[in-house]
Amino acid sequence: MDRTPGERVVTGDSSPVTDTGKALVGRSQRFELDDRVPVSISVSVPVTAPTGTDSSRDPADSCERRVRSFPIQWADSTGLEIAGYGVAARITADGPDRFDRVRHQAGELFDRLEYDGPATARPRVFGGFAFHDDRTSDPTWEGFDSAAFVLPAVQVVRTGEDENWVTVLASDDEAAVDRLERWAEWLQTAPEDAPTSSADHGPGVEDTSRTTTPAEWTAQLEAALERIDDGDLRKVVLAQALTATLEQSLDLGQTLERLRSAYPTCYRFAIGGERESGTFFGAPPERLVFKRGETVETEALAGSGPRGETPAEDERHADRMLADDKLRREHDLVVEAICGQLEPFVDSLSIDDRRVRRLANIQHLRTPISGTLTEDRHVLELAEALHPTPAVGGVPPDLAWETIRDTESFDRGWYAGPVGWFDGDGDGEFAVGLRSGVASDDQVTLFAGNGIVADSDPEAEWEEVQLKFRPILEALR
Ligand SMILES: C=C(O[C@@H]1C=C(C(=O)O)C=C[C@H]1O)C(=O)O
Repeated sequence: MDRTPGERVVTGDSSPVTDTGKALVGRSQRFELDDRVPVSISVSVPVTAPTGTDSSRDPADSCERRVRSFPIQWADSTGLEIAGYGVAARITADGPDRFDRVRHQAGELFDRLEYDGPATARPRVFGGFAFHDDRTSDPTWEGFDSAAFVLPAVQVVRTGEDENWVTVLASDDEAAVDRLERWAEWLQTAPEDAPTSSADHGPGVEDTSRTTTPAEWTAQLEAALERIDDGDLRKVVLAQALTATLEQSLDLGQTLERLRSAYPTCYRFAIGGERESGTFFGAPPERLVFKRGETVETEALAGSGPRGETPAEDERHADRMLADDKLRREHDLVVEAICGQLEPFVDSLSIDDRRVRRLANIQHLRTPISGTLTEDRHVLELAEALHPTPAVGGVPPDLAWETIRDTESFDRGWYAGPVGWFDGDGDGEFAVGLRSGVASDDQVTLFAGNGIVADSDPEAEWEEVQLKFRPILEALR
């Protein structure tokens, strides 16, 4: 693997490998950006960008390079948007202790990083975990380890208060200052070429193919229902995959903008696999965990129903969902499990009222859950304890896991795994990688699933799964 001088590639069990042995130095600067230009577009247009975007080049090199790879993207419902360019370091891990290994390696990395700037713009690593803990051989997920995080060489942040910051990393102070100047200048001028809103159509879908036919789905559900009737399995989430072949090549910046306009209260993310592999992206509604200082926040999001044609019909569906026995059982299993998973970490837990979360395509039952940590914890410890919640796995977890493995005919890869970021203090946020797809040149493979409990009806479950494909499918059409 060729490496940028100063880049640390940290993989598996190895200690950080450095070319120069130097520390990484981070510098940041505020800049003005026309607020009509979304960050996801302003930094994703294939215009000439300053160096440091290409990990095979010396970031201190002053010649300009085209932006080849799509940057890392993260956005949450507070208006925080982050784009990351280039790789200052990459951390990967496989196997059952992957959370620990990532935490340990990131700790070493952050220890060597000197950052002098505001907390808003602090360096973060971005990435996620596959649903299962072993490495997949499925070609759809080529380039995706079962855990992978990137420390971007350049991080552009737009805060919820519309402040813009750029943070660069380099192997010494002089290089950092020089790079920062070039990036700040470029960011203030380049977005003028950028489109200011999402396109009114996506790349177009030529064809779709499914992993699971309706008949296979019914057979899978019946087998799962038998396991529920016969034994200790109480809930399992079963999923399907659908591959869309595109008419034109995908513009991920525009696709994320389309997802923003349709799902403004959801997360948005995009993260590439290693080298020339695909990009995993999506607009998940579900928070796995947010941790800042001693505060931890999560939620149970489980139990779904359709949107109505009118506000009154919407309300009727919502009322029915709140009163429905099967949905309540399914939802309560998730609340109970999350509380059990968090209890060892917190002094007190607060469970808010159950409510309905209304999205453009679907409604979900939602219960916010928060707590105060008994001692300092890393967000990865909490993510590990919570993943997978029974909103995407099942109850009890080991039987659900086994049922998913035995039943699904495709590899989930990073679908339904934790995706997000963390910083040097172990604060961070992870969404559940839902309403998502993995994009390669001319195709996107989408994933969606639903919780199955006793009384689940295969046909109704099929319909709900189709609703969950819609966010990405519609963004592509
Ligand atoms: C599994 C998915 O969604 C999850 C399952 C839900 C359900 O069973 O009702 C609802 C929200 C999500 O927690 C998905 O979007 O693929």
